[in-house]
Amino acid sequence: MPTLASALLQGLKDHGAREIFGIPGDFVLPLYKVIEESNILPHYELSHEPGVGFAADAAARYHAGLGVAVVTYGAGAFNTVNAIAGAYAERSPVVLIAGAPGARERSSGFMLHHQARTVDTQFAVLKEVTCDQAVLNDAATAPAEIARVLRSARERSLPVYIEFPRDMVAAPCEEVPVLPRTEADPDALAECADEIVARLKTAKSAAIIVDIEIRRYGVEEQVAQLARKLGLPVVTTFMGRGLMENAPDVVAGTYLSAAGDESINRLVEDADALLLLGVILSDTNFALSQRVLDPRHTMLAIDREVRIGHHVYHEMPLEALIGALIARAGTGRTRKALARGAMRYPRDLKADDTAIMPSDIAAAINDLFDKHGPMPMTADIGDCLFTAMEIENTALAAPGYYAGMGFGVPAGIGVAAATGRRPLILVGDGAFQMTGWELGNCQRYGLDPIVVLFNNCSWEMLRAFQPESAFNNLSDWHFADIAKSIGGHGERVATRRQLVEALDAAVKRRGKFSLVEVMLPRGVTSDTLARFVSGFKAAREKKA
Ligand SMILES: Cc1ncc(Cc2csc(CCOP(=O)(O)OP(=O)(O)O)c2C)c(N)n1
Ligand SMILES: [Mg+2]
Repeated sequence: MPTLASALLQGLKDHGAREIFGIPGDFVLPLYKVIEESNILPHYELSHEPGVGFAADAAARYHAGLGVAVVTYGAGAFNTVNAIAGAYAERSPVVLIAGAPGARERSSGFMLHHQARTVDTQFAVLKEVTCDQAVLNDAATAPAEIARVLRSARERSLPVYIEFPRDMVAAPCEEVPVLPRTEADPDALAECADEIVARLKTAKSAAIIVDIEIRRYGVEEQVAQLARKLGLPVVTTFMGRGLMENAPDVVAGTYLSAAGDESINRLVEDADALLLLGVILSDTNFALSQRVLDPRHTMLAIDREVRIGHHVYHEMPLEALIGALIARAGTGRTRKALARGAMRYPRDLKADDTAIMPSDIAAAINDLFDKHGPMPMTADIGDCLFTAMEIENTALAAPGYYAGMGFGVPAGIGVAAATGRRPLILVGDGAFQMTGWELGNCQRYGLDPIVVLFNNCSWEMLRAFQPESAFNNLSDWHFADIAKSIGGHGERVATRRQLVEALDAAVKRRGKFSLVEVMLPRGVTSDTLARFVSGFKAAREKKA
């Protein structure tokens, strides 16, 4: 009979987990021993728990499966709260497993180390940023509890929390079952799909907008198939940038409203039927829109619900809905596929001795991908994320909605570990100061990401909104000089020629991370961020 620890690890693997990220502590040492000795899942240790959470989140996004983070009680678990909150906001199915005191310790009468207000404060805090939870304090019920929580993570595509008291690790217990999926009611599904297809077919101008859930449920190819059958263009949201990278024939571009391409804005804002698949109706996705989305023309499928006009279909899994739509799409008049939007991506950067502007970085990366092939990307918050909008539609994991800094580098490590591919990481100097040092862990795992660090010695995104504040001025940390001492290669570049050469050399350099520190002038932003800021200010004046 397995132990509770080995049953949990096998259960994670059976539910789609492929690796574990973590930092041990005395409340998880027994569990961590089983993780290491059982080899059921590979494990990667990082240096600070926010990075553990970001890496597990990015792995979940790229797997379209479960990410797993294992941390110690209290100090470790509370350190993950922001990363798990970001995973919740952006619907990433991370399984957070935290150690906890055993039964005897709980009743010892002592305040325990790492304990906050009460022994259960950890559970109370993490309950707020997860969709389901279990405390494994009874070996008889634990397998069913774990199965329920892991199914919730998969079906809701949201983080879950498992608390593992350290005296339960070796408890004999049954294997963790994989519960049957919660299916849609077939009549409701048929009625919903009929209604959507009828609306799309009778509309004068229709489009499909996609966001992160189509990646989380692994249905990007099906969405492309649906768009082709219906002859409709697909537009991604800001948050959904990089989705359907393999379907350039149907993806017209990214809807950035006032900050974006006018031909894309017309597709969305002039439509009398919009099918939103997996779209988060957030300020970062729609706040700058010239028009509020009209519910009479909008059909929104997210979080297992479909909202059409003012009525809602419940328990409607996205993959089942898209299958039902595809089955109906080909029967009626199909619209000629709309030519792709006029999205122009900067290319052919002149490798001369002029200073580098943020949008030059996008051109240099587009040229690099044309020459060496695309790389999976992660980006942090800051102008690097807006610059990423100017890079040809490539797989991208970034906190585009939650907008928390520190994600970029640990997420890149998570992608490298999860996919075995080499990521390109975009990060600003402010965000690098937070979690960029996790690069020091690449050497122990032989990972060799390429990091493009936007060094404007500034919190430039804040300055763009509040230019009068001197607190946005950061000092120059000379990051490239530090790269070697933490196991990588660093190069500082200040001209476009140096940038092109450094990127080329980085692609050829394997076995260690390459940090390309790009010096940028303060007060200058990418074209996209400049448009976003002016659009934001215009929208704010309009509302004032
Ligand atoms: C965890 C957290 N704390 C503060 C903030 C608030 C913020 C949003 S953008 C920004 C400046 C980013 O500076 P960086 O140098 O990385 O990039 P750039 O603007 O291109 O110069 C801050 C401080 C957020 N979003 N998350
Ligand atoms: Mg900066």
